[in-house]
Amino acid sequence: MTLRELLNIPSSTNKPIIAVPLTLGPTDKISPFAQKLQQQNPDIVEWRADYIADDFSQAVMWQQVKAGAQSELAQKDVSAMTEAKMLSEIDNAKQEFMANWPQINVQIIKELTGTVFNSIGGFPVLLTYRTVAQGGRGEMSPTEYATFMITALHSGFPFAAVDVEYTLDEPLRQSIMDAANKANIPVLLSYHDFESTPKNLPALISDMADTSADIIKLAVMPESEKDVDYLLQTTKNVNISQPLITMSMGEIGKSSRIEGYEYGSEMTFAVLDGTQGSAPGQLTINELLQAWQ
Ligand SMILES: O=C1C[C@@](O)(C(=O)O)C[C@@H](O)[C@@H]1O
Repeated sequence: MTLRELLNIPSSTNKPIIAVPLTLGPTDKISPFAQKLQQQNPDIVEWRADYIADDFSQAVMWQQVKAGAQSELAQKDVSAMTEAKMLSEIDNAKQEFMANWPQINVQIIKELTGTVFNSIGGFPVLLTYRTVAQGGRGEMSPTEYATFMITALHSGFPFAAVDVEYTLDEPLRQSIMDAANKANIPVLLSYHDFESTPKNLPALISDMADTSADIIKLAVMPESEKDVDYLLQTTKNVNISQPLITMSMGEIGKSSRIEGYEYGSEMTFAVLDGTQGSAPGQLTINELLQAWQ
C-alpha cells in the first residue's frame, strides 16, 4: 500500500505527499497559519506539539495557579496571622491540584488538540511531539511524553497519523502504538540524527521496520554529498513492507527533499511561505514546486 493510500490523500501526480510543520507556541495566533494553509494547499499538516505542550505541564500550570493566588493575597490588606493562614491554604490547594492533575491534563490536551483541528479547515493532521534528544523542543520525561501522546490519541480527534520516536523505551513506545491501533491511527516510527548520517542505514531501517509500525521515517544530517547519495541509494534499495520517508537535512541535503521521491521517499517536509520551519534545509512549498517544474 502506498503512503497516499494509507493516509487517504489521493493525488493525480506522482509527487510525494507535502507535509508542513505547525510550530506555534502558546502566544502565537493560529489564524495567519490557517490562512496560508488555504492559499498554499499542502497535503498534510504536522502538528509539532513540542512547541506548545510543555507550556501546559503540571509544574507550569501549578506555578500559574499559585502566582494568581499569591498576587490576590498581596492586594489584600491582611494581618500577618491571616496571611499565614492563607499561605497554608495555598499549600493545601497544591495537594488538591496534584490529585486532580490527570483530569486537568486530559482537558488541556483536548483543548489544545481541538484548537488545532477546529482552526485549520479540514487538513489531515500528523501528530508529533519531538523530544530534545531527537532534535525537537520537547523536554517532557519519556513517561510524560507517552502520556501526552496517548491522551491526545484518546481525545477523539481523527489524526491522520502519529509520529512515535524509535529511541523511546520499548514498553512506552508500545503503549503509544497500542493507543494508536485502538484509535485506528497509523503509526509513523521516526529516527533523527542532527549530527551525522549513520553508517548503518539499511540495518537501522530494517530494525525499525521489524516493529509493528505502519510507516518508517528517517531524517539525518549529511556531512558531504556522499552522505546524501548514501541516504538516497539506501532509500531505493532497502526492502521493507512499510512506506518509507527519508531526508538529508541541512543545506547539503536539500536535494533529497526535492528528489527523494524518485528513490522511494513518499513524503517531503516543506514550510509555508512566511512561517517557521522545523528542521534545517526545509524549502518553502513554492521553492519545492518550482524545483519540480
Ligand atoms: O521528522 C521530521 C522531518 C524533519 O526533521 C525534517 O527534516 O524535515 C521535520 C520534522 O518536523 C519532522 O518531524
